[in-house]
Amino acid sequence: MTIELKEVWKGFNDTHVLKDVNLKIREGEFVVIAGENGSGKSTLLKIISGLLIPDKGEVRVFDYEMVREWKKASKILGVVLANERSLYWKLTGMENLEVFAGLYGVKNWREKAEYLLKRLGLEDAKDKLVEEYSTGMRKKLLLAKALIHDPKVLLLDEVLNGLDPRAVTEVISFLRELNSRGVTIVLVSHILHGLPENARLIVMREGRIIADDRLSRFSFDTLKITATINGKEVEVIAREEELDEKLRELIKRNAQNIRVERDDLYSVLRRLLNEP
Ligand SMILES: Nc1ncnc2c1ncn2[C@@H]1O[C@H](COP(=O)(O)OP(=O)(O)OP(=O)(O)O)[C@@H](O)[C@H]1O
Repeated sequence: MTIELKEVWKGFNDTHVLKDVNLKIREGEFVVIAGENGSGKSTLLKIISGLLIPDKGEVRVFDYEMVREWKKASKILGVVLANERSLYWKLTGMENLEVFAGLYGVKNWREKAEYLLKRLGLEDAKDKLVEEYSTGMRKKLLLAKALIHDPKVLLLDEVLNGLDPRAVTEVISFLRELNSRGVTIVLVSHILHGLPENARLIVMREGRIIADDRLSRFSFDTLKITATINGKEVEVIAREEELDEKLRELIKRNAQNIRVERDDLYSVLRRLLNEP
């Protein structure tokens, strides 16, 4: 097993943030972790990467026990944390990669750095200082930094945030390519479009895993129609083929402000959990 968590608990100031989390991830999986703000996604990722120590339970990565054998495990892990600020702003993109390659003792670092910078569309910016980079460029450089030592497992927290739609597509396509070459990917993300259909989606809520299945098994093909009728907000859920009929009904009831949007994971789950 590539990653294994057994009965993991973690709390801050008497509040449980992870509650009895059990998780097994096999080599080569593409795993996406989603869930509402504060549900424990980043804490889970930090525990897997060995940056936080669980209060109870066990974490293993490639059979290394993460508390005792973190140093060995860190060589096979590539990590990007949410809001990570590990880049050197007074160095160029290329110089940053040289520093991190040095930490891992990467031999042919320049060749690797050139490839990663090119693959991530940073080729023209490689000799610019990082302080001159945009947020999206820094995100991409963090990803290049996480990949400089050819890790077997990539742990990524919100790397797609702050990227424009084209960059999101480019980064997802690179992640898919890495995954097809055998890299195990664990990605915390609110963006689910464009991820591989056979990716595994783990949904967290209040420190627990509440759903764990193929992304394609979660149905996002429903539409949400909102409208105002006699001053009251109404919400109607419809399948694509029912849309015309539902709209006709609403118009007959003198609905105003009619809006149609695609249902997202969070509203699907909220309905399943019978929340208002
Ligand atoms: N170092 C810390 N000290 C105290 N509380 C913390 C700490 N880190 C996280 N928390 C709390 O733990 C809970 C879970 O946080 P976490 O960052 O894991 O959630 P998340 O699902 O990643 O949220 P988001 O989607 O907002 O990034 C939150 O209530 C947060 O305030």
